[in-house]
Amino acid sequence: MTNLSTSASPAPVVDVRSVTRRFGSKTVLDNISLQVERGELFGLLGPSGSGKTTLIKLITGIDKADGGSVYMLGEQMPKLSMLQRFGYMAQSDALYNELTAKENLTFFASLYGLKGQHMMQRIEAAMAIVNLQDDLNKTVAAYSGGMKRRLSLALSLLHEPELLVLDEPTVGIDPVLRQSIWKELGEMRKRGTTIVLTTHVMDEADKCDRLGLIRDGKLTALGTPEEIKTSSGSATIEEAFIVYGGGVRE
Ligand SMILES: Nc1ncnc2c1ncn2[C@@H]1O[C@H](COP(=O)(O)OP(=O)(O)OP(=O)(O)O)[C@@H](O)[C@H]1O
Repeated sequence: MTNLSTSASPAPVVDVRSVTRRFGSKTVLDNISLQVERGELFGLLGPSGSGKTTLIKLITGIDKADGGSVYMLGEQMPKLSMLQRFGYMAQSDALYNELTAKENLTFFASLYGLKGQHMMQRIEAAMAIVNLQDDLNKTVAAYSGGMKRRLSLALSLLHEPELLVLDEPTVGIDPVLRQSIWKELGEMRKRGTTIVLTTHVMDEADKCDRLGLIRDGKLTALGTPEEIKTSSGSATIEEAFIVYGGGVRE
């Protein structure tokens, strides 16, 4: 099966087609379809337990759907060779605590095929974005929770991927740094990077080009923040979130 709906248009960066995921008798994702186009900043919004992380895991190929299919950059997922083409920041940090930040970065850089001078430049650039350039030689065990989040973000940016997939990237990050990270995400988007992220922060949702609202594994709304506010008759994304079946986070 090819991934092109029309022969002239390039494949979407992310193409989720009628995806269903079950755990035991529970349907966690129910027939979800959405596309993310090149250069878009796409936000997934939904109450705790609604299925956002599960969808992210299917997009990145960490998990496999029970029904439907997922394509990334025209390739059907999961596919190991796609690892070099996207950056992923998980909700829980996957870091080697006993190693220094630099050792962690070097390890991941080598997995991405970065070498020598270019590798060092990328490590320095990624650490500057998250303002950790002075903490390169500290062991990760000596990092605070927020510093670990920032290091995880730096790891996902190392190889300048075409697609960045970020699961709650700014949790535990202070407002000043949060703002500078969002500025950098904006710059990356201008350079053509596609970004898919999950968030519980409504002003972050407002900064996305488009949003997908998930409730109990179903996609309840899809559109720009303005479209979603208009269609729900809401003045803010927070109100729209509640109209579309959101709720307070447990
Ligand atoms: N491996 C698994 N086995 C069984 N159930 C799972 C598994 N992974 C997720 N679930 C269940 O799937 C549902 C959706 O979880 P998911 O982590 O995708 O939600 P979420 O929207 O990302 O939540 P949060 O905002 O709290 O991160 C939850 O009910 C969760 O308990």
